[in-house]
Amino acid sequence: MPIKVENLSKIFGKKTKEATRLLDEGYSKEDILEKTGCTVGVNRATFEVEEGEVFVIMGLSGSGKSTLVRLLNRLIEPTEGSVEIDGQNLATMNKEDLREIRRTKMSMVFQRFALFPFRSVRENAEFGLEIQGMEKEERSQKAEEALELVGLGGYVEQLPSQLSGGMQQRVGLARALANDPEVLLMDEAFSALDPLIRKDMQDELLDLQEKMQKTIVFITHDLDEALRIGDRIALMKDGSIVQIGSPEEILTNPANDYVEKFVEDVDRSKVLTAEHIMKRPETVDYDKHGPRVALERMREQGLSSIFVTDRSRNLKGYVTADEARQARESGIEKLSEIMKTEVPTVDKDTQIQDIFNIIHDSPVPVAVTEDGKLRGIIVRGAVIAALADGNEVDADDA
Ligand SMILES: Nc1ncnc2c1ncn2[C@@H]1O[C@H](COP(=O)(O)OP(=O)(O)OP(=O)(O)O)[C@@H](O)[C@H]1O
Repeated sequence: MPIKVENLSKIFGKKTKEATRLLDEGYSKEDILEKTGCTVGVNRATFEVEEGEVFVIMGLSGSGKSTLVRLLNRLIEPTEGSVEIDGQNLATMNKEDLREIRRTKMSMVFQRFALFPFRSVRENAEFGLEIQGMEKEERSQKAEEALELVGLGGYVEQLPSQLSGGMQQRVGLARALANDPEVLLMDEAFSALDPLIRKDMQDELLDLQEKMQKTIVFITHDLDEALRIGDRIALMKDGSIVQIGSPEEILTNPANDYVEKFVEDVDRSKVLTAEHIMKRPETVDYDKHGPRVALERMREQGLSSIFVTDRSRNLKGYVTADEARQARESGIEKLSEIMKTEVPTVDKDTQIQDIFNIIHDSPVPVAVTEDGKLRGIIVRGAVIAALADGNEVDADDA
């Protein structure tokens, strides 16, 4: 279910008209508070979240994330603007329809889940279905399915106090999933967890999402978390969205100084992947070409080695210029006789740090393959440049 947000604003306080006017005139959030007593919660947010997307809203404390996410399910009334869920405008919906949509189409997961201490894990996961008035048997079954999904299948009879913090948070997630909502709103859902468990939960959410393909809006103040799980990220400052983009766009192409400062300390080696620094490979054909063609191509391109593929671009190996030259001199005509088949290979999602470790003692560039087919090559200079400053480098210049 896609979400479409247009010009959405929330100004807290009484003199919202005056505050809006000052906002339009370019006054800052602080000035507006001083002059009108109003707080700018969200300022004219416009974006769309696609079905199946993980859309992260990120920003420092007070930047407006929670207000924005509560505007999405109208727990907060907007001062201006519109939210459309699956083409339906939330603002014009009556209370009953709104309640219905919150119950069945959108679920919210919070940082600290209010689990009922004297109810079992299953009963806790059933809660949303219970208030919908679903029969006991049906809701138990749905709750158990959701608990199974989050890896708590064996704990349904336990009490929350018998679970770790991470497991309790999974119960919260299961409660949201039991509703089988199309939209999941997750407000700092993993922020209370310690770092290792948090990372597990992030991985798990991504795994789940691969199967579920929900529309997820995920709020976090943690940049690493945003970069890890977001398909796209909206970065907020003082109520305004300052940039929306994929993690790579935010890192490599910050919209302004604020974003640049924000992402300054990110460990890019963990975010940028093979896909970002690979270039188009020069190859020779295993079945068609011999050492002569290989040597010519290497000379033309100034290469000291070249990859060999078959007609379907399956990677077979590589030959070096020295060996191709020797082969020519000794009359060898087949690449198979001189080709080396041990090729350093990564896939497109391999992190740069890992590529660095491989390329470090490799005599040839690293091959990037997908299902055995050669998609690109990575040269050492590109890895070093990316590690050095994170800017997307043209591998040719590196
Ligand atoms: N009910 C309210 N009344 C008045 N001001 C509010 C209200 N709720 C939020 N605000 C103000 O709106 C701004 C945005 O707050 P919000 O809670 O959305 O930020 P946030 O990014 O979620 O912060 P945090 O990460 O600390 O939760 C803040 O300046 C906050 O003080």
